[in-house]
Amino acid sequence: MSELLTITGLTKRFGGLTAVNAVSFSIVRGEVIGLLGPNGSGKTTVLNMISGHLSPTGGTIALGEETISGLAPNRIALKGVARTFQLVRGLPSLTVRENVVASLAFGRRKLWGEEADREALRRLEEVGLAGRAEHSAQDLTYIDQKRMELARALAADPELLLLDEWLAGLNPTELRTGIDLILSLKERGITILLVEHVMDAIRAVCNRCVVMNAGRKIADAPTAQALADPHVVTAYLGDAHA
Ligand SMILES: Nc1ncnc2c1ncn2[C@@H]1O[C@H](COP(=O)(O)OP(=O)(O)OP(=O)(O)O)[C@@H](O)[C@H]1O
Repeated sequence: MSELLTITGLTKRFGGLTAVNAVSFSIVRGEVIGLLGPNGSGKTTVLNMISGHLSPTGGTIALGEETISGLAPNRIALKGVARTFQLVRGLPSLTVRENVVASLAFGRRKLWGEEADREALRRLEEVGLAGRAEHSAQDLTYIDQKRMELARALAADPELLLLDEWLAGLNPTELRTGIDLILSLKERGITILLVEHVMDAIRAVCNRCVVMNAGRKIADAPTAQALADPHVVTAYLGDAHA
């Protein structure tokens, strides 16, 4: 087993609030890991530190053998980490294809012109959105915005894909489509860390779950075991997503 991501003692303080408190876990290549926990437990803050959108107050993050904590987001993207955001961050005035072409500029393989267009279409096909490539991004339905966001992340050709509540807000049919899409990425060997509240999706796609509560890691186990852990059940009690 080779670890792709190793997080050690990761800590983030915002003034007096310790949002992430000495969290350690690792991800083996090819795994899909769920990062769970009640609202405000620190999940997105962990994701933001992995992608470089926040600098840790303490601890380290290594991608393979290389320490990436504290690097700028574009440097981390170049090393093979891509992400989606809770709020879709497309460029609404551009077409769907142009949105994906724009994110190719941040990937490990710099592509331009026709080559970039071909690669963008390939990524849009992967997420089932090739038919809307020439539509304006602002005309997309919600699930198609999510698809475009995923195609933009895949365009960076990631080794590690971070999904921040990518399935949130989808109806049951769309959710099935979304889960199948994540499973197809898993089959292709992309390592995925996903922050998610949708339990059906977590059960369907995650090999293992790391669970946080109030900034601390409270469980790290195969999915069924993590979800049945008494500490996890207690942490979720009273939370709207339980
Ligand atoms: N930039 C920031 N400045 C100050 N406090 C922050 C900042 N970002 C997050 N926090 C606080 O850190 C804590 C953890 O937030 P975080 O968004 O990581 O939680 P989460 O587990 O992702 O929650 P949710 O499931 O609601 O998205 C919260 O108390 C939040 O208010």
